[in-house]
Amino acid sequence: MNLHVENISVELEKKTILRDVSLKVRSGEFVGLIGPNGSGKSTLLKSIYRALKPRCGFISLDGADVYELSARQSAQRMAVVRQESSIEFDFTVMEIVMMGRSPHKKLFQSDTAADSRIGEEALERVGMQEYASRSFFSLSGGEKKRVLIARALAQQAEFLVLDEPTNHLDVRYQLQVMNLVKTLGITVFSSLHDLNMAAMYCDRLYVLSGGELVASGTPEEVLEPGVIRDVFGVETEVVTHPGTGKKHVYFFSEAVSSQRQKVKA
Ligand SMILES: Nc1ncnc2c1ncn2[C@@H]1O[C@H](COP(=O)(O)OP(=O)(O)OP(=O)(O)O)[C@@H](O)[C@H]1O
Repeated sequence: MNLHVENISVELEKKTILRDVSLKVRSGEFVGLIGPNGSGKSTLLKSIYRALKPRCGFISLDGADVYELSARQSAQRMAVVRQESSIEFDFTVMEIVMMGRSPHKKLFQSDTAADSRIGEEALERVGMQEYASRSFFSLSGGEKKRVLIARALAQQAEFLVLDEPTNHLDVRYQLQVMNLVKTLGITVFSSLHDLNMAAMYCDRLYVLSGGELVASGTPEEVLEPGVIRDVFGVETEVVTHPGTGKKHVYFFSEAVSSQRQKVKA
């Protein structure tokens, strides 16, 4: 599934939130979206998953305008894990996961044995099978996140949109979720705060700053101290890990940063 975003701009309450944003995610790629708080990452993702219509521009999945698709057609193509869960009523974990099957069924059609198997497998893939009958509201933030990822997996869409998927997760589950997403073999577009996770797992990155795309490329091309300084306003040292060949970003406390700058001067 190929995503094309062409020249979209978004205005909210008379303020420009996204300005002339264009990007591509090619079939099978895992592409990350990074940028500071308030730079417009969630707004861009919302425009893609049709929660917020841009003022102008065009967004397509395999050539089809996402705003021309029915809700069902859209859900068959695209699964979304939002930053905040939108679950308002208490369901069991398995009920939540099985909601992912609804785009594949007719109205009021009950779950088949195959649907249940897909739901169980999705729960297993995020390590939550023991929680199937637990109330969703009783879960911790990280457990909820894993269940919502399982629901997206049960949806079996070919394009996955993730808004900070590792938010709330401890380091083991951050790695588990990123490994899982990487091995799905589907097209993924994900906002990420952790630059080292982005370096480890993403094929390409887009960088948003103040509502505009300011850099793009492989993590090796994008994760440079100059780019990170300009966009995030922090000093870093970026090294290539000798074993993996991946970039690793080291951050410094303000005191160490100013000491380093004095030494350079
Ligand atoms: N409904 C709204 N009305 C007005 N401004 C909004 C609205 N929704 C978001 N914004 C503003 O748009 C800007 C971009 O917000 P957005 O949530 O897209 O940023 P983000 O990059 O995802 O941030 P974070 O990393 O903090 O999640 C922010 O300044 C935010 O205050």
